[in-house]
Amino acid sequence: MDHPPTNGSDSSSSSSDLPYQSGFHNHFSSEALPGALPLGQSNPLLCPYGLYAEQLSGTSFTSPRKLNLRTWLYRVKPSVTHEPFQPLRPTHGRLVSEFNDSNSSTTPTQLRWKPVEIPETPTDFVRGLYTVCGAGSSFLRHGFAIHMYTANKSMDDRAFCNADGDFLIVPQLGRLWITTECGRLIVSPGEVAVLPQGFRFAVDLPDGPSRGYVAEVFGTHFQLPDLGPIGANGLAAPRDFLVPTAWFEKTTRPGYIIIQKFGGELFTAKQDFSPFNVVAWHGNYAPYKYDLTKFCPFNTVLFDHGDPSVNTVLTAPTDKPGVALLDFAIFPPRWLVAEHTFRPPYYHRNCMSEFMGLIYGGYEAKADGFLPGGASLHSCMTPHGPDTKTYEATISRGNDVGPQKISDTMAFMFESCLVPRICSWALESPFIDHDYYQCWIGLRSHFTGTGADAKDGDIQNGQ
Ligand SMILES: O=C(O)Cc1cc(O)ccc1O
Ligand SMILES: [Fe+2]
Repeated sequence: MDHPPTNGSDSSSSSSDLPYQSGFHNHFSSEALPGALPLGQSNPLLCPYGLYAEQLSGTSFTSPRKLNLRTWLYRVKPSVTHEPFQPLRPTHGRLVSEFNDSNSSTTPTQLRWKPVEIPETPTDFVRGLYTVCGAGSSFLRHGFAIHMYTANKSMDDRAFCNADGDFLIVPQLGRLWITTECGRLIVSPGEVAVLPQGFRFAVDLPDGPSRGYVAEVFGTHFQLPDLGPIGANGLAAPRDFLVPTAWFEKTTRPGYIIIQKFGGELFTAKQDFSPFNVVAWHGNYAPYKYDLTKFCPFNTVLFDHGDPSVNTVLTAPTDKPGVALLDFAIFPPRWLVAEHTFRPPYYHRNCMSEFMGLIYGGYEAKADGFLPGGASLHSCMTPHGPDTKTYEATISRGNDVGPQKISDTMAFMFESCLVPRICSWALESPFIDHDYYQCWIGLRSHFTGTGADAKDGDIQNGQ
């Protein structure tokens, strides 16, 4: 898309007319038929309307209360009613959930990809999903994977279930109509959706061609970041997270397929009904979406460039305070006002690894080559920063620039403390930009000193 989505003023109706509930990890409850939610208990002998009660646990039973996530689903038939799981045929082969030297390799090189083209052959969300990089293991419940997808077809009579981790989906092209066991979400480019581990969901494409990014985290869940000295308000507000309301469909569906991602492999199981047969539910474990234009950015108002952590929308923590398994940070439209300051992102090397994508517009550190739908990876301690054109343009403007607004842009970063390995198909992709390094090669020395080195190198060469 070439323009940002409108920032709907009413969080319950932005970009669609579906009804949502609002809040982050609230204890929600919703019923599609009056009286379908059992009262006073979760697991009655007989549920209203003859429904089955089924609990979906997102954390161990004994996780501390403030982290404990679970939901009770009241459904026409329980999820267990299916034929045995079989490996998916033909195999998928491009999803990884345990990164090792048989499926991925490592490089400190700066990597960048052009936007991948939408396939011409019929490809749904699951077939079009492929892992770019990641680290750790879904089996050991510690790690992450970054995937991208291109798709052109809805998932007919098939639902996906990820046993490995949570998906944070960032659509870049085309809306996603996501049907989940808790109800439906319409997710436009500029919005993101989280499909927590274990939820069954199906992705339909109302606009056809579709492309986007997915961050998957193993062994933890996304949270809102602490706000520290920012105070009680700012960044992503809990009330702007939208959770579906209960919705169920005609339940008899012979030949329905559940595709289960389990240890990075896909398995299928047949059943004779739709998994979207939940008439009521209550709990704090649910899929949700968030409109990135609602993010309230904070920034420096006098001098210097703040660290990008101030733009964190969601964080998947490790056990170490302040060290993220995966942070999701954005670079939204905002005013730059810092005085006598190099305003674009600084040159740096980071002990964390940074994967970036662009949803629309341009990115402040790259004048060329980083395109909507493209991606870049700067791994642990790999130097990076603005390209030569951005540096020269910024310096040539001098110190007297007034406030500048960065508009019509939405870039994002997945940042992890784990060092990613890169899948072979991503390294061998025709969309990889072999000339990426060239964007910095032209950075000249502006050194004006007359120290020991002044005679050789740059100055002697007249640079
Ligand atoms: O590398 C990047 O472009 C992301 C980034 C942005 C920023 O404003 C400061 C640090 C940083 O890593
Ligand atoms: Fe960076």
